[in-house]
Amino acid sequence: MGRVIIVDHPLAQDILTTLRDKRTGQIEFRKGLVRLGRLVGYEIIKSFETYNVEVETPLGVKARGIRIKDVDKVIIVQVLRAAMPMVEGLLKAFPAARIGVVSARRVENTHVPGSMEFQIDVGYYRIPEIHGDDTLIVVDPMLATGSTILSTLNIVYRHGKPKRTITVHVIGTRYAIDRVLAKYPDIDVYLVAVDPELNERGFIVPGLGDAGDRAYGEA
Ligand SMILES: O=P(O)(O)OC[C@H]1O[C@H](OP(=O)(O)OP(=O)(O)O)[C@H](O)[C@@H]1O
Ligand SMILES: O=c1cc[nH]c(=O)[nH]1
Ligand SMILES: [Mg+2]
Repeated sequence: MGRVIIVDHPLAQDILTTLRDKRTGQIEFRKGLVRLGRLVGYEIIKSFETYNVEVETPLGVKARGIRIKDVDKVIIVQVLRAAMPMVEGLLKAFPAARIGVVSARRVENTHVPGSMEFQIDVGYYRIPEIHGDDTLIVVDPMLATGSTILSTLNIVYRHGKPKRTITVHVIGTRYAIDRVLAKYPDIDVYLVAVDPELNERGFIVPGLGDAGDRAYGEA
């Protein structure tokens, strides 16, 4: 059964506050996403199995330690644009991850005001082959209606079924989380916050605005 994990580390919540603040400019905003990616990555690692090892220190003495199991069998898929800085941070926790990209865009001009769904325009994608012992991490900072992540997962799973799937978001809505888990009940959803509402235009409220525009400039 999938789980919903809120990363409530005070540092993550402090960074989120900076991201929400409308006065935060592009450079600081992107830096915040990188830092959150790193923190969420460390949180994800807590759920990996470990095994015991012994090493010899320079003093010629044995010391007991641990290693993280299958940390090198990780595929990270980033949804362009807004996921890029978070993935840079996640790579601190998973430096050996294979990386995939999906270029997905909500088609705003066909959106019916108040509708809880968007048409998603998926352009370029490139996904590594997924094996049965891989952990798949799909990153999209904003989980608003869930339309983008569902379109992304639909494409990603054509490249194989992983042992486990994790999605990573800064902010999600309960509506989108339920929508994702209704379709894929085994997914683990990591978020820094769950916000109460979506507005008429499908923006998360209070949210942080348009994550892609704030990180890279209006497009
Ligand atoms: O859950 P949903 O309702 O599908 O919304 C979430 C998506 O919306 C934004 O993408 P956008 O289309 O603005 O692209 P961008 O990242 O390039 O700005 C955001 O980066 C997510 O990918
Ligand atoms: O609030 C939202 C919703 C979708 N995409 C964003 O970047 N922000
Ligand atoms: Mg955007």
